[in-house]
Amino acid sequence: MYKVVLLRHGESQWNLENRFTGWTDVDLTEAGIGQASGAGKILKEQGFTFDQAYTSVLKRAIRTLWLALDEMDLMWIPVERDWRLNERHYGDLQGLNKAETAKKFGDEQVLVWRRSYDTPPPPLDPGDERCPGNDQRYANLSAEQLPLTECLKDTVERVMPYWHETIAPAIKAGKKLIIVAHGNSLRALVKYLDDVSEEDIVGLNIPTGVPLVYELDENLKPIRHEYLGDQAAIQAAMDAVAKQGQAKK
Ligand SMILES: O=C(O)[C@@H](CO)OP(=O)(O)O
Repeated sequence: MYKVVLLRHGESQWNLENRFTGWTDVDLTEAGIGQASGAGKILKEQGFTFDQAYTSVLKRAIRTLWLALDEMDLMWIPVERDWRLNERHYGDLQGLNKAETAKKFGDEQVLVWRRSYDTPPPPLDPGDERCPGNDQRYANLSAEQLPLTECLKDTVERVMPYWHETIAPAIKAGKKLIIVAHGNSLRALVKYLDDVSEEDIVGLNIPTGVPLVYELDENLKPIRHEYLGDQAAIQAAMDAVAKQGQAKK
């Protein structure tokens, strides 16, 4: 039996401001810093240790990993950062307030943009300075790999090769891993691991800064999973994520 820990970054500044974030490289809030350290603390208390970490190339995830590892006295372990673990690219919605967007376009439309499997948000204009092709960290990506927007299906299609080629072999080699990523890149992974349908993935929301432990069999099929911590608080945090895309009443 293998164990792997998934962790969504702590609260970011744009989580706090309820803005669509995607590939925008915003940092953690004070609360997010506390969540990241708290994640490390509970992992340590429960006897977890790691010998390899994976994260995205976005600082809210990288810093969350640092803080959790620091709490566990594991800052020395190898860390691999890869764009494939980035948040889903939110296209032209990036920067907009989610509740205001719902007021303008309706809760239904925003739910489709946030949670439908295969309808992407409106894309960035190719001349928009926020296009990832203008960012040095994506210099090695091909034109086809650089998104102007993504639906969850697109995110699944870039996360899964990383799982199959890099993460899964490391698990099978007996390495104890932590993966610190984002709400939707982790939804992509959970969809695959638990074989969640396109309909059911709409209702799946991942809270910030809470370790999600998967036990996997020898074929890396999940046996069980659990969030570490106060289950009522975790459920409330998941419900709050779901409501972020509703217009304020
Ligand atoms: O804005 C985003 O990039 C994500 C994660 O914060 O939001 P959502 O939960 O709306 O997909």
